[in-house]
Amino acid sequence: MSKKRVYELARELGIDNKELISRLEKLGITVKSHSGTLEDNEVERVIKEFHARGATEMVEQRIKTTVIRRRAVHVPQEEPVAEEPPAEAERAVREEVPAKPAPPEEVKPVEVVESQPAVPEGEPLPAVKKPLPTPAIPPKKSPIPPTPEISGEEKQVIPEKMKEEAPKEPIVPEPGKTPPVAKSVPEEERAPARAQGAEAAGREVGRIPPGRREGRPPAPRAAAGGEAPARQAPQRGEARRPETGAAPRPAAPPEKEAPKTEADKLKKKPKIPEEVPVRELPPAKKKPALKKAPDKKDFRKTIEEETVERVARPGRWKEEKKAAAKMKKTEITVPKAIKRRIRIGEAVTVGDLAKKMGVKANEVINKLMRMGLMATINQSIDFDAASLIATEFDYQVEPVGMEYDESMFKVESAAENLKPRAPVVTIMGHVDHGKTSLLDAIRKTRVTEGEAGGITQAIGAYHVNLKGREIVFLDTPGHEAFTAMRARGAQVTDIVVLVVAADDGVMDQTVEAINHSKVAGVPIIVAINKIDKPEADPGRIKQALTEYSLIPEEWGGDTIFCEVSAKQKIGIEELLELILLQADILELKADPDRPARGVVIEARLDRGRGPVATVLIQEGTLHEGDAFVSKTEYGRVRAMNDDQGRRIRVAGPATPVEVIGFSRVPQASAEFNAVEDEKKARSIGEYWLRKERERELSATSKITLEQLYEKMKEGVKELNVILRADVQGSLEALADALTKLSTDDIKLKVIHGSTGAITETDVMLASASNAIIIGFNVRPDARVTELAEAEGVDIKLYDIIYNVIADVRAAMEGLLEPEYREMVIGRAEVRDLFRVPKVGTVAGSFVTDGKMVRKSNAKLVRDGVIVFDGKIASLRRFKDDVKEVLAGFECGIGIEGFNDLRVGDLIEAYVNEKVERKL
Ligand SMILES: Nc1nc2c(ncn2[C@@H]2O[C@H](COP(=O)(O)OP(=O)(O)OP(=O)(O)O)[C@@H](O)[C@H]2O)c(=O)[nH]1
Repeated sequence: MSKKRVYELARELGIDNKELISRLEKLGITVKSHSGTLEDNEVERVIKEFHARGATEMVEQRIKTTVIRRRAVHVPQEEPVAEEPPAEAERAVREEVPAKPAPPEEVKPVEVVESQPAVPEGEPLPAVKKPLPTPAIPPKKSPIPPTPEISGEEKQVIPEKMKEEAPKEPIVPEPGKTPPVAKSVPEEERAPARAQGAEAAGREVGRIPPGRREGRPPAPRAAAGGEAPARQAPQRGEARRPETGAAPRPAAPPEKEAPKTEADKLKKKPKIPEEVPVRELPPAKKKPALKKAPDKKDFRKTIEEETVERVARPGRWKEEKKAAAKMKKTEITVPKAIKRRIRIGEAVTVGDLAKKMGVKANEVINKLMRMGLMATINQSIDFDAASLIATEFDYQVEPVGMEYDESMFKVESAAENLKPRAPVVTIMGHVDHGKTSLLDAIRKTRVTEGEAGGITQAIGAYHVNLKGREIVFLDTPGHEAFTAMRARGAQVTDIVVLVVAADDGVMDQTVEAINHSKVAGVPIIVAINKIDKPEADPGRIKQALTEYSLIPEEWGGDTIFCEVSAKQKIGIEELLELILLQADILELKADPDRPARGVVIEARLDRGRGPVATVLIQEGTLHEGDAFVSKTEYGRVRAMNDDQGRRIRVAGPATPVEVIGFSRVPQASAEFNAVEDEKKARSIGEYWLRKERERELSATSKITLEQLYEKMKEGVKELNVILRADVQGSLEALADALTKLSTDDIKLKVIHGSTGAITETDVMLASASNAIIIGFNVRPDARVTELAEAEGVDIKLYDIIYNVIADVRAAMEGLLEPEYREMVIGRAEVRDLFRVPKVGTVAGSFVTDGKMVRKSNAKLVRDGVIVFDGKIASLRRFKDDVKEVLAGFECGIGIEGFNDLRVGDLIEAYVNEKVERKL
């Protein structure tokens, strides 16, 4: 090739010589003037450089207020592509119907190199005409090599295809673009073009993604991310747009899929135009809309419609979006609105309630304060109050008792399963009328008759046998026991034998016993005792009892009367027969074939055998090995003894048995139930324990909140005591004795008492209620002692009741305010008066008895009336101040704040003496 002159090349390139020379200089080619010569390779370099630089000048044109068309223009090149108008037309179409065929055509114009180039005399560069080599893409697009050729004719074809596939591929427009671009942009030019393109795209992309994300967030990005690396970097800006459509199958290798279908081809094609340096990015808003449609075949139609709708009525779409956002929010808040449930018992502490709701205790306390209740974290609140508070925190409260139905043991047996059972009898009557004697007489009679050799056990109940029939006697005479049982809900007695001494008559306790029996609806058999006595007058007794509606049968009534002598064992058998008669009338029956149910008659802690209880089986049959529960206590029947001390393995209805195997000493009169296994027994026991604790807590809080304040106002002091004893008997005796110590000034309150070892719960209760714990024949373990020390709780242990009472009395006395008593220490007579300036009147006095002491209290008595009560301010003997003056001496006495002294007045000196009060 021949050398070329600078001016020749300048002419070829359509620039002036100076510019060419400066460009040459930049390339390191030095020419002296425009007539200088250039080597072939230099010419090539210049052309390349020139083309590269000039090719990507950006031309911006504002089409609308919101739309700027930005074109990368190849400056020197002038390609008279008349596609601009279609571009405008297409765009218009696209604005109306974005998703449909519009896109493909719209894109075409974009590729067109602007017809208003900056360089007027631009010549098409040879390079521009080269087919697009697309080094990076071809390998991938290998199946679609025709891309470059698509240009001319395909422009027509594509829309056709798009009609079929367009909805899937709104991107398609780009393929349309592609061909011209491909032609017009030589490979070498791409890099710079990309740079700018990417920049431009970047700017746009920066805006687009949000739109895109709104439209359909993660998938497209993932797809773009997935594919982009496989392509050339410059493609990214453009590539993303079309690829969003490919999102649904990002994992599939694009190269292989591309050729499969027409739609795929269309999808792939856009990737080639990505290389195009000439870009016209559609308005950001529309992009997401256009991209919406791609590829999700299943939802294509919906998306299309949405897109159309969105573009057509952007306002409404926004509203919908807002609404959708709102709905979303609502969804989030739904769980909050859902009432959460917590279960509490009869009472719960503020701390526990807060914990159950997962809020801070302070929040609960604040709520309570706002409701006008001052509470501490350990304060317990009852179920109703807790429900109220919980509602404030969007919680619903359910009673925890639901987990155990108390009526589960009270299932009625079928009538056909009921079998006759022995009657249970309680003997009641006035003091000394012979209850114990009668019980003994009955027992001894039977023992000698049929059960000789048996060792009679005092287990609180025993049975006798008469002509093959049995009668059970509760060995706890007196109506207190009967009443106590009833008070605790235990109704064990079928028949009451009312003992009235024939030589005495109807007394207070006789009447009480009648009333109790009547209230309980238990029939009475009157046993007129001591008929052996000469002064006995059964008729008088019968007469007296008619007043209480106890009328003998012979007098037309229905009360059975029996005359007996416990001492001489007269009429005992007759009495028993009458009892059986009464039992027949009552038709006492029970179902022996069900789990045992009964009542604890008595319980104690046996040193050798542990907790032992006498249980009266009322229904069902108890077997050795049965699991059972008795309120808070539970266990398994390790062994059973009858009232004769003999080991038995089964105990049917109306049988008193001694049961060994309790976890702790049960409460007398507590119900006793056999259950299927120990696990159930434990859970029921725990239920009752929790209930008891709650009851104690609520009792404590009640005292704190209401009663204590009242007490403080009244000035009455209280000593709270928690009692623990080895047996129920001691416990009751102690509680009784201690309660009797209460006076008007100081009250002793047994806030809790039970048998068995001192527990941690006792300590906590004592701590909460400022009580002392008294243990009788029981000891706390190390843990309890430690806790008591930590809580500052006083535990006192005794084994003699007298000592307990003495100590408690002392403790109560310690709580009493000491009394102050006036002790007169001397008297003096006023015999003369002196007026001393600045001091006042001084009484010349004679000490008649005791002594006068300076600073002591003094009363001035005139004619037997106290006229002043003050202090001795000055005391003098002659002119000297003295501390005291004894009887028989004269002295001068000045009274503080009082000058109206008269001759003949009496001055009485006294001191206030502290006197400890005794109960
Ligand atoms: N003569 C005579 N004395 C009797 C008879 N029954 C009881 N006594 C006497 O009456 C007194 C009181 O008898 P208790 O059996 O202790 O009477 P109680 O009702 O159990 O008395 P308390 O346990 O104090 O309520 C005793 O001295 C008995 O010896 C009887 O049938 N005839």
